Amino acid sequence: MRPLLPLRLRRVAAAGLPRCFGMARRGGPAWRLSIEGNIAVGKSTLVRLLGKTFPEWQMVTEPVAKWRKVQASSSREASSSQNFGNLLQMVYQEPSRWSYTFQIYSFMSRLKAQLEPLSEKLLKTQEPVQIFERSVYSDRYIFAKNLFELGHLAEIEWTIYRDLHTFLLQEFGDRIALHGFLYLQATPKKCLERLHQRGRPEEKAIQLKYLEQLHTQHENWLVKKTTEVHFENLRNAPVLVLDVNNDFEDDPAEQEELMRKVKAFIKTL
Ligand SMILES: Nc1ncnc2c1ncn2[C@@H]1O[C@H](COP(=O)(O)OP(=O)(O)OP(=O)(O)O)[C@@H](O)[C@H]1O
Ligand SMILES: Nc1nc(=O)c2ncn([C@H]3C[C@H](O)[C@@H](CO)O3)c2[nH]1
Repeated sequence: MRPLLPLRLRRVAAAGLPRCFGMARRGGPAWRLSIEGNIAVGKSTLVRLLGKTFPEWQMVTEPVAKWRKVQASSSREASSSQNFGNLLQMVYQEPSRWSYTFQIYSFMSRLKAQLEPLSEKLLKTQEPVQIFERSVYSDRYIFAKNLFELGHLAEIEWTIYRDLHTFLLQEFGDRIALHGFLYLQATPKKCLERLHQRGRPEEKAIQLKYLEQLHTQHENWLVKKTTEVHFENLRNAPVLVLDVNNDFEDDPAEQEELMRKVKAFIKTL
């Protein structure tokens, strides 16, 4: 589906609408950005820093806890609080068996995240910004694509996944649109170091090779732009590349510089 207006114009149009007007809330007068990057590159760490620096912004984190403890979502079924298992562990242990299930579930949870309404706090701010940790786009153009190329998704599963993905993104249209991406870039080696340092049990067996493959997928999509994407607004979406090889966690000057770059990027949108 073609967007009615380019994102920039739509934002301007929406910003002029009164706050109570439904469309203004939905399509968003807020700037909507997704943080992308390899496993353990530091996305959650950056989200925390952004949250501290800009407390009025809304952060939507990746729902990894839900993937580690899959439960029914309808209230009646959920009340029995039955735990169906740790899907993250299952996909790492037996990727050919569980990749399709994982991608359907992660895609659905990212879709829900991108549909989240603006928080009360955000509604009161002058320059509202929503930050998402990964997106429906990385679900497809990083992870699902990579799993297909590795042979963990069968041709028929990859076809059904893409069909569903394209259909739902077209159906939701502007409601899930993003204005740009913050791409956290570090060497796969650095990511592996951080992954080991974090010590998530499900990720123990991850090899450097897997992080190298995911690194290449990120570079092809967000830097070289050689990945074929299927959504017009995604093709021209602005990308801010942030080199996070340096350990910024305990370095206030480095943190300040990162925050300055993000702020300046938003001003260019
Ligand atoms: N710039 C940094 N310098 C030093 N350590 C860092 C940096 N960024 C993150 N870390 C550390 O690396 C580990 C992974 O970081 P984090 O959990 O933020 O990664 P992530 O990108 O959110 O991971 P995932 O892809 O699994 O969601 C954590 O232990 C964190 O403290
Ligand atoms: N297979 C697969 N598909 C995804 O879309 C996806 N998104 C995140 N992850 C893995 C990376 C971290 O281990 C952990 C937290 O990011 O979850 C994924 N794995």
